[in-house]
Amino acid sequence: MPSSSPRIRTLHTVAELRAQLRAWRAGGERVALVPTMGALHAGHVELMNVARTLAQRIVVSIFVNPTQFAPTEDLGRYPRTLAADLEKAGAAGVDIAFVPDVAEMYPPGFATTISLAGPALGLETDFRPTHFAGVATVVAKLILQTGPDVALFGEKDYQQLQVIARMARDLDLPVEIVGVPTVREPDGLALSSRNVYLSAADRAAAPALHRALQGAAAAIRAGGDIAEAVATARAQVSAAGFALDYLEARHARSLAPIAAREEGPIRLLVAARIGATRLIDNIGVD
Ligand SMILES: Nc1ncnc2c1ncn2[C@@H]1O[C@H](COP(=O)(O)OP(=O)(O)OP(=O)(O)O)[C@@H](O)[C@H]1O
Ligand SMILES: CC(C)(CO)[C@@H](O)C(=O)[O-]
Ligand code: BAL
Repeated sequence: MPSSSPRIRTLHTVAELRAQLRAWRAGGERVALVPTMGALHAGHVELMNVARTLAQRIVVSIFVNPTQFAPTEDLGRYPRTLAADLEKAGAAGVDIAFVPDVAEMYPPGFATTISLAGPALGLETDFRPTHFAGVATVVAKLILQTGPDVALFGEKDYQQLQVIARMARDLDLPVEIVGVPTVREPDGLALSSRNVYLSAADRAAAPALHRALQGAAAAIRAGGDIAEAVATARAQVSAAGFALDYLEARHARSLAPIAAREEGPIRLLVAARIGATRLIDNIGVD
């Protein structure tokens, strides 16, 4: 296997990106955008594989977006592996890696932030109150900079996916938002760039998160009480050594809380901390 794809180009400025995109569009080619923060793993590669089925050209952005991190969070130690990322993206058939620096995305005087409600309410927002405003603003910028036909996001970050889909509809962004199912380790742990933070003991305990969700989903599917299933899963996550931020059942699309059993699919979502690592996961019930 070649050590890198001859095709991938790394661009650092919006002007270069737009020039390339104009050329592709003039040739009638469909373009897919895969936004990432780098430290690429098989979950990201799956987004690229799906992108290849939807478009002729793929742009992957690699940008550790400072505005979605709170001052107390891990911006400074977030894994940065650009050389390996370019190898993986090239091997996955990506045409362009867009790797802007912070000043390119947030020039002096930058003063605009997208304000969110709906699916952004609760869950992550209760623990990361400014997070989705940062995500939505940078994703809107990336979509406007690239002008893709389709943009792909992982279901691993399920609330993020719903927030972005809602934003694209609300702001009439001319792009199709596509969600890609979560890629997991054989023991069920969702792949995540932050898994590198896990100690060996924490890594051994981590699959309990997915197991607890699976158990709750099975109980609800079998007709069990949602609140009871959620309570059992919370206890299982805590017993595995996690400090729980939340574990909730929500309506899958709106992410509205579930007061009583209603029509439509349900999603179970969890965030919990083990050691120095905060993990999230989710599962569909129906
Ligand atoms: N296991 C996975 N399966 C499918 N998609 C994934 C997976 N992990 C990440 N993604 C998606 O890849 C895109 C980029 O995510 P990001 O670069 O933040 O990686 P990450 O692994 O989610 O990192 P983090 O540890 O910060 O959550 C997002 O749309 C995210 O949902
Ligand atoms: C969508 C995203 C690339 C925006 O910075 C980020 O939140 C992520 O990697 O999931
Ligand atoms: N994958 C989500 C990005 C974040 O947690 O900041």
